[in-house]
Amino acid sequence: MTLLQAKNLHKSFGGVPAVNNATIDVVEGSITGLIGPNGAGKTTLFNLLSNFITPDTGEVIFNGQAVQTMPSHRIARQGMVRTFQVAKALSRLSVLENLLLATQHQTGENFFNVWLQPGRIRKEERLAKAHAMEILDSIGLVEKAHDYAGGLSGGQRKLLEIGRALMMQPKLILLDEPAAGVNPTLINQICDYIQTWNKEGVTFLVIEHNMDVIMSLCDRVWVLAEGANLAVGTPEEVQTNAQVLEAYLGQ
Ligand SMILES: Nc1ncnc2c1ncn2[C@@H]1O[C@H](COP(=O)(O)OP(=O)(O)OP(=O)(O)O)[C@@H](O)[C@H]1O
Repeated sequence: MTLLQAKNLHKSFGGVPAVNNATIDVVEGSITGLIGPNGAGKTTLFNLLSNFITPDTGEVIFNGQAVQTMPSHRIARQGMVRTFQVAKALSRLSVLENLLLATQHQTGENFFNVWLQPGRIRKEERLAKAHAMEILDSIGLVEKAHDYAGGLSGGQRKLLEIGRALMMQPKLILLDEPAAGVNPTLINQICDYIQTWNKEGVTFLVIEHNMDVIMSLCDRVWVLAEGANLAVGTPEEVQTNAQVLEAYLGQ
């Protein structure tokens, strides 16, 4: 089944197209790759898929619903979550607090409920904390739960980003460069974790420049160049595609 489908997406900045009539789909249960040379439009496409920016034309359907009709927080609740770099402000919070911040629809978010339903709030907080500790355990960060997020290595920060996405119990994670700035040993570990979560039912769409990561993880890969579709296929197919090679060499 197709979990995410984008058709004929177009987005220009100052008259210059960043995404040019692009089409992409992600099959439920897959690990799908999105690659392309620098400036190909991958990040802009992620922003369009998650409705962070509005396309000039085209549409995005996630799990049978048009995302353009939903604000970003509702898209996350529906199960499409994207990772974000650990921002400076969050570096001064603990690793556990970073995860807890990602939880949603907490009764305690409503001012009056703090007085009206204190028992329920405490229970929700306990459950969220237990869930966060489970996730930290699954990404090898449980010993760091009470350390500042700012003290984590590049690779551990990447894992924390994924951990925050997992807190929302997503169907689909849009993962932005999981291997960027990460040492090779931890890259392999991150790939193993992604495969484990995928087996547990999470679908992934991954932007990545590291072709070894794409080759080892992905079932299918979409290639963008200058905002437009260039190729789609298995990692082996796209790696030997003449047009793809030319687009990369021509950079
Ligand atoms: N907000 C913006 N305003 C103006 N131009 C933009 C904006 N966002 C992206 N662009 C332009 O759109 C094009 C595509 O950029 P985008 O960041 O989506 O590419 P990318 O494939 O993610 O690149 P990289 O691999 O280098 O991260 C680039 O030419 C970029 O300069």
